[in-house]
Amino acid sequence: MAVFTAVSLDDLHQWIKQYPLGQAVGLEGISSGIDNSNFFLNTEHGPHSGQYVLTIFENLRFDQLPFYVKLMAHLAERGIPVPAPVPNTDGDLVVALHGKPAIIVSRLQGSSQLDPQPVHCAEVGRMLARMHLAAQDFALHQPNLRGLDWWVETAPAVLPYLSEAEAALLRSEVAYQSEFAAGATYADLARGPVHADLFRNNVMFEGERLSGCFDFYFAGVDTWLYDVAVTVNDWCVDLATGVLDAARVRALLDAYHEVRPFTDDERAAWQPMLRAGALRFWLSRLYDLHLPRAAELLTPHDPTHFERILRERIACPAPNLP
Ligand SMILES: Nc1ncnc2c1ncn2[C@@H]1O[C@H](COP(=O)(O)OP(=O)(O)OP(=O)(O)O)[C@@H](O)[C@H]1O
Ligand SMILES: N[C@@H](CCO)C(=O)O
Repeated sequence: MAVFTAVSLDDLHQWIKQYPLGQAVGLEGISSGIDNSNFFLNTEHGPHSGQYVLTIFENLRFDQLPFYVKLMAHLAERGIPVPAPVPNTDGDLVVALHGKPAIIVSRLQGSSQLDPQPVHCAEVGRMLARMHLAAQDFALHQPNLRGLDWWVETAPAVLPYLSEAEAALLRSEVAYQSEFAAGATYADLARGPVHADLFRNNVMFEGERLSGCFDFYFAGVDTWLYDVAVTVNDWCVDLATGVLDAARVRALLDAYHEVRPFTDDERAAWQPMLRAGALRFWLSRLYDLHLPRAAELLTPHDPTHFERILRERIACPAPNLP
């Protein structure tokens, strides 16, 4: 059960008066999710037909939230289907509830598509390109906190837990990515705010139509191509082997390219970037498994899935960018 802070309708009676939503009339804990406490919240009125999600942040502090929450607001205002944060009557998007930071956002309709077909991948590619363009003029800046600096700093902490073969792969891949990131091709890549965690479980579909995406809490400024690589590594793989499915890759990349054409520098950087996207999640999963934070709440994800993907990307070139 992923509700770590208990909340009742009674608790909300006074608290919700700071919002232009009327009284809370329904509150139901959401069982998935491992970082935060989430609730479906129904209110008497409000711009989203009274249908909201209340999130209480279990690990992020107030000062860590503006980049993520304002980015969601920025994207929602530009028509990207992301949860729109609701301001209270003082204009604040993040407020305290039971002493922790909390937000109310619009509820997205639909459900996850965990067995995506090319048609779903095309929707994801199109939306990702629209999101990159819409975020270009976002005023706040925060680097990708799970980027190269974090890999270099974190790899030594997990090395003692690895087999010889795993440790050799991790060391050589961090070295490879450091060299790649120091090169001229990398420096010329387009960049801006990126989602950086656009996995299947963070996107909603109604039938074949993408109805929204959420979980912006790993967002940061990085190359757009990195975001594409992270997305392809999840949406277009065979989960058992990590092998890419060419039809899904084509669908996602072609749809992205139609909205925001890839550049020659991006074509040159594509294969290393897919490896970067695999390394990031292998390392974060290793870190969560072997060095769990005191406040870590549920079972970590399996690191070997991304080790397999990384080995596969090194051994076998992916379909090229259009
Ligand atoms: N705006 C929203 N509209 C509809 N459903 C939502 C919304 N936000 C979150 N959810 C639901 O809540 C669940 C948990 O949300 P989320 O993934 O953001 O939680 P989390 O604790 O940050 O999880 P994790 O870190 O595992 O991704 C989602 O799987 C989704 O079903
Ligand atoms: N998408 C991440 C979890 C953090 O949201 C993973 O699969 O490791």
